[in-house]
Amino acid sequence: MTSARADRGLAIMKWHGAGNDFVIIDSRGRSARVTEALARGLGDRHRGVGFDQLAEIRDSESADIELDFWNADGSRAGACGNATRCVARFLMDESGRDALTIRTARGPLEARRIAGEVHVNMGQPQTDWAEVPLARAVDVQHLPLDGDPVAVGMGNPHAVFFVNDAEAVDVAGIGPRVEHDPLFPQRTNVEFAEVRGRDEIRMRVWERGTGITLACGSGACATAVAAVQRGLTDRKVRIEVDGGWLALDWRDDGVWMTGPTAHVFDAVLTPEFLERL
Ligand SMILES: N[C@@H](CCC[C@H](N)C(=O)O)C(=O)O
Repeated sequence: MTSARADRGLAIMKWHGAGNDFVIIDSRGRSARVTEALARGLGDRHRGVGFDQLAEIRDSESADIELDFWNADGSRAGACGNATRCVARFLMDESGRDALTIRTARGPLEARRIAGEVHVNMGQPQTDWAEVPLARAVDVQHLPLDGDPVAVGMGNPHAVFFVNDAEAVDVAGIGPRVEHDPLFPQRTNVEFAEVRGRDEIRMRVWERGTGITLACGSGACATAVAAVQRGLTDRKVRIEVDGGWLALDWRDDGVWMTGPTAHVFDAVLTPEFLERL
């Protein structure tokens, strides 16, 4: 692209965390640029770039940055653990700092780099039915649905099913049915968790607004919380997802999560692409 055309384009970065992939747009120093149409267009893996989530970095008055998230269908998400970790690493590499505060829709989240690994405190789980949110007052530990799932909010809603064999679950069949169940007024993310030991879980996920993904950070947090609440694991667990591993530690100050981060490429969207949206 000539520099004149690049000026009219839009710079993006592609990252992933354990195969959960993101487009990141850095809007610091300018007004917000992501719209629902841009999220849907970019999220199209055939005519756009493709991502599980789109994250926009924005200036913040009360934290180092603000971060907003969109799903591939253009809907907004209140939390995205893996993208938060990727953005934290990007900002840490850029600034040389090892500690940051990132404001998201659910409030400020702390990120720390320890021995090269980026850890994010995803906050305390929301365990009240109205906060998840659910449509009516039910026992969040035992939702009135087939499979007896647990509801957990992590700034976004999750329904965690404990199963004997995660590989055998029809994630593409059950996931969208639960996502759209009337019990969840804002739809839900859906996790299938096989407990393999006091410190190990195998998890597969159906993400609200996106579908099957290779990993989900907030889903791993919700799964760890649900497993502790059911007495199935200790508070520190490793969770094997389709794209690798995430490590969770539910401490007094919140659920800390770490895992891999990878910067894939930087690019500039063409004016033609942007005009077609
Ligand atoms: N991949 C994410 C979760 C993204 C948001 C989710 N699909 C929603 O709509 O809540 C993660 O790593 O947490």
